Order: sequence, then C-alpha cells, then structure tokens
Amino acid sequence: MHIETTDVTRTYGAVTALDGLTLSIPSGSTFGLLGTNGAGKTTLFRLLIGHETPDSGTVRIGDTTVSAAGPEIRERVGYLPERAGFPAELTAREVLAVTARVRGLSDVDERVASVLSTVGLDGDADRPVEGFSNGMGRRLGLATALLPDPDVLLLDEPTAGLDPLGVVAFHRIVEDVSERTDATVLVCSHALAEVERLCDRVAILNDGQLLAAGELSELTAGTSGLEETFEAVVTGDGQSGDGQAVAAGGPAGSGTERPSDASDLQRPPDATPADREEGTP
Ligand SMILES: Nc1ncnc2c1ncn2[C@@H]1O[C@H](COP(=O)(O)OP(=O)(O)OP(=O)(O)O)[C@@H](O)[C@H]1O
Repeated sequence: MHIETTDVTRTYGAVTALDGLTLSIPSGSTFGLLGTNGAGKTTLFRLLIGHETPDSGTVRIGDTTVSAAGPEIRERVGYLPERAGFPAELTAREVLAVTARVRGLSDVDERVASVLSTVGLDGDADRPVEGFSNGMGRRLGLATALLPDPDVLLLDEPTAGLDPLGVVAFHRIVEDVSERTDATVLVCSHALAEVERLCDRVAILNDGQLLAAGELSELTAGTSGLEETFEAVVTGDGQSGDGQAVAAGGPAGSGTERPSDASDLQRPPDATPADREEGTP
C-alpha cells in the first residue's frame, strides 16, 4: 500500500521529533529511512502503527488516515521494533500463536507454520526462545511482524547487533518477502550498506525534517555511494540556508526530483541551469 505523510509534526514536550514531514512512499517499494540519532525515524513508525497520533498533519496508508481509523488498519501493518523481547520460557511456535490470537487473526496454526518457514525457524519452532541466538531472536521478531500477512512491513534497526552471517540471513529473508509479496517495506537503519542492499528508495531525515528523498540509484549518482551522499546531505552541504529540503523535491515530497550528482546536493533548489554548469553553490 502507498504511504503518505503530509506536513506531519509530532512533539514531546520541548522536543520536536517530526517537523512538518511530507513524504510519499510508493506501494510495493522497499524504502530506507536514514538519519542521525533522534532524527524522528522511530516516531514515524509509531505514527504508522497508530500507537501515537500527530500533533498536526496526516499519515495515510492507502486511502486510510491512520489516526482516524479503527484497529483494522493496524492489522495491515507488521512491525519489528528495535528491541523485541519474548517470554523466555515460551517456544517460538507458542510466541507466534499467542501473538496471532492477541491480534485476533484467523487460521492461527497455518499462519504460524507459514511464517516459521519464511524465516527459517521451522526446525527450531518447539525450542524455548531463551536458547535462541540474537539472529534467531530477530528472525522470530520478523515472523511476528509477518503474521498478519501485512501490506506494510516496518523494520526498525532490524540487524543491529547481529554477526555478519546473521545479517546476511536476515537480508535474504527480507528480499524474499519483498519479491513474493506486494508489501511496502520500510527499513529504518544506521547501517548504510544494509539500506543500499535492500532498498530501492531512500529518505534522509535530520531533526525531524526531510532533507532528501528519492530512488537510491539517483540519489547516489555521482557519488561513491550512500555514505558519501548521506554525509553531504546531513552535514548541511545539501541544505539551503532557509532550511528547505533540497533533494526531497516533487509534489508532497514524492522524492521523484532530486539531485543528479553529489555536487547538486550543495545547491539551493532555485539554482539556475547556468549556476549548475558553473558549479555555483
Ligand atoms: N516518548 C518520548 N518522550 C520524549 N521524547 C521522545 C519520545 N520519543 C522520542 N522522543 C524524542 O524525539 C526525538 C526523535 O526520536 P526518535 O526515536 O523518533 O528518533 P530516531 O531517529 O528513531 O533515533 P535513533 O536513531 O536514535 O533510534 C528524539 O529527540 C527523542 O529523544
């Protein structure tokens, strides 16, 4: 499903976690959310699952405004939080069955068997999770997120703390889910290589504001990769003096208009073609 935020602001006391965020995420895309610590990424996820509401602005999934919807919209969203814990004495199958029942899902046994297979835990399904490695725990978290067969899958720092093999295994599962389903997948990560591997589109947030958004290949064109692009955008080289997003571009921050190379990140949005040829900042 298509996701759209329009001029979304969310504050916590004196802290503005999201500051007029307008962002469009196409249906079926695998979309990376990047930013510095405290940029507002997790806040956006909480708004998308309806755990919190914006102070102003709207968050829409498909045609539905999340804050105005009932629980049915939440059933369309699967969420893997940054820290997902499970009762140590339960088996993986029990964790999933309890989660499915709490969410009011039908065909519990079939769903549980299906997601266990998807994440490669069918052989460990009846072991208590206290014996699970970090990687197995993350895959179990992903399985809980996949239980409702979601239209939108939110992954918050999904591979933080995993060893390289665990990361690779997790990435393969996400790629498989992306290919096999129509789900729109949002990956919030500090691991730029992860976003480069998994995502076709990217948004960069800082202090609750959108600094850049677009197709990964276009955003990184003319740079050595996402790391260089990210640095150019976040250090302020990619932002105009009045704080407007330079690379977000397009109607409603669609991310369809963005700089074609790294040097473009350093120009204000109203730079003329002549300016561009001369490299005028
Ligand atoms: N419940 C809360 N109460 C007070 N402040 C909060 C709360 N949740 C988030 N914040 C603040 O809002 C800002 C954005 O937080 P958020 O967790 O969305 O950022 P983030 O981009 O996910 O950061 P990180 O990469 O460090 O996880 C931060 O300054 C954070 O301290």
